[in-house]
Amino acid sequence: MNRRILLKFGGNALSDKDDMNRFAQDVCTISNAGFTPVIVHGGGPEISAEMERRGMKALKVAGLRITDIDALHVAEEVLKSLNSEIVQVFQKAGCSVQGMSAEGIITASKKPPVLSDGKEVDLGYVGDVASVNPQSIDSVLMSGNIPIIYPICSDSNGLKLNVNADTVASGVAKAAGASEMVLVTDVPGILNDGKRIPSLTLADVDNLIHSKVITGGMLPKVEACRAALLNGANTVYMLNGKEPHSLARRLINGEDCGTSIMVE
Ligand SMILES: Nc1ncnc2c1ncn2[C@@H]1O[C@H](COP(=O)(O)OP(=O)(O)O)[C@@H](O)[C@H]1O
Ligand SMILES: CC(=O)N[C@@H](CCC(=O)OP(=O)(O)O)C(=O)O
Repeated sequence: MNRRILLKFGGNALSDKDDMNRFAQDVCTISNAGFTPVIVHGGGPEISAEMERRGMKALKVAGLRITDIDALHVAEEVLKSLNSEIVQVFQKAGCSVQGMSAEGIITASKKPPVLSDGKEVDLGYVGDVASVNPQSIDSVLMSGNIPIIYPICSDSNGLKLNVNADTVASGVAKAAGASEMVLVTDVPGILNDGKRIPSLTLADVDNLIHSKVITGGMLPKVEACRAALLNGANTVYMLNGKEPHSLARRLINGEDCGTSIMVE
């Protein structure tokens, strides 16, 4: 077995050091079991905290940050520094890893304005995935390292753009040819009335968006799941990074935790 798997974790999921260490151990475990992980991380809460520390307003619309040029600089600085810290955690856990940005893997394009309460909002320096290039991921994997990627991208003119880490995860999953994608977050899965939904189809996801059960930060997540599934992944999972060893329990033991999403 040599299954490429895209693992993405958000800033909230692993803010606790013990959660982060356990996740790194799980990544080693699944690598030894024959998975080939590719990792994308976020850092939304850390970016917001740093913006507020500098007296800037941290605003999100439909789970996406309104990013002016100053916010873009803060996002890049914070994500780069988090990336170095995360690389060290994985090295201590015994994984061979290489930190990098998503530039060179994803070419982004400026995201068109989004609708919020019936009004069009321009998000500024925010991008969507326009195209992907597998070469740099392949070469990191061939050298025996696990890529650990932060979600700053650039467009075809080299202009940097802030892309939501879930969106980057789906683009990197496509570039890597991943057969599965796991989004690790801080809730037990997709919830309805506080109850975990064990599995969903894309049609179910549409209904939950329509009925406003899925909102905020969960919106870019489910859209990333849709993109990954339509670009070749068989299954995507949403797991809680705060449940110890949820990754290994789900992937190795086949335990029923989190939410799995399939095309139908
Ligand atoms: N139906 C839902 N089920 C679970 N979480 C939801 C749902 N709708 C909105 N959310 C929100 O989405 C959040 C996860 O998104 P986000 O905070 O951006 O996570 P991350 O930092 O891991 O990317 C949850 O903490 C929750 O507040
Ligand atoms: C455009 C946009 O929303 N970019 C995100 C990038 C980081 C991210 O997505 O982090 P999480 O996975 O922790 O949410 C941001 O600025 O917060």
